[in-house]
Amino acid sequence: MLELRNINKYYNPGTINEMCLFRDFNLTILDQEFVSVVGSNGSGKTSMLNIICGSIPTDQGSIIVNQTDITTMSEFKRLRKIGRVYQNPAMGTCPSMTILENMSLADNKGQSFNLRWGTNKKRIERYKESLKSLNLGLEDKLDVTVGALSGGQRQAMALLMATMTPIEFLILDEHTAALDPKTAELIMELTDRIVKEKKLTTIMVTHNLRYAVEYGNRLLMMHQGNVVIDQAGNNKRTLKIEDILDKFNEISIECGN
Ligand SMILES: Nc1ncnc2c1ncn2[C@@H]1O[C@H](COP(=O)(O)OP(=O)(O)OP(=O)(O)O)[C@@H](O)[C@H]1O
Repeated sequence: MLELRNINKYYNPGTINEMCLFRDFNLTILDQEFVSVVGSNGSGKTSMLNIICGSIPTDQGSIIVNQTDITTMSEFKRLRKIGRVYQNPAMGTCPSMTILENMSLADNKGQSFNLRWGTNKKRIERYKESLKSLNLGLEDKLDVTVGALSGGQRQAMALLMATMTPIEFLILDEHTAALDPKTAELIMELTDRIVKEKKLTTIMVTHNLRYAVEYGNRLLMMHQGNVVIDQAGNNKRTLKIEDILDKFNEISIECGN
């Protein structure tokens, strides 16, 4: 379980540009929840992910994972137990290394460098097996550098690599936004399959309202650093895109847009 407790986050504190994004922000995410997060530009979605991953500090409050306070834990340490896939397919993989090297790197995530690194026949077979599950033919391209793959192939690999070792959370930061519609669909289906197979607790930020409604078992909508829609279970299952659009409209009228 992940708990964000009484989080305060200021940007540019003490300057003329000071901005309080989160004021007493609270959120609890249960194990195996697949949470879609939507919201207008600047509503705080990426900042929330960054706070969870330790990429940015908070000014107040605590981050608790399974009763352990990780508020002061470094990003590097947190990422041992968090798989993160970014919007840019270039970010989740190492483009100058081969598919095999990338798989080996992901397989050894969080471990200190030692002689157990490297690959052997058994490992290669295992990597091939998981690459095969992507249905992209990557299992026959182990020696190809990842930089030579298409954006969709790289994002599929990023997803596979992020979930290769046991993780507490999968964080998806608009991970289909840079892909063409058909590839995005493929990556979403793959995401859903991996999340279900591995029973992952997942937080997915997306601007695609259809994906947010269709996938996952909880939906959050954020606005100005607050959660303005939070629906799970049956309420989430019956939620429609129009419901979210209505809320978007309501908010923009309130904001005078
Ligand atoms: N490093 C930063 N320094 C100053 N302000 C920032 C910084 N990062 C984010 N902000 C501000 O915080 C607010 C929330 O930004 P954030 O990127 O978290 O929103 P978002 O919901 O992810 O937006 P988008 O949908 O456009 O990606 C915005 O007003 C943004 O300008």
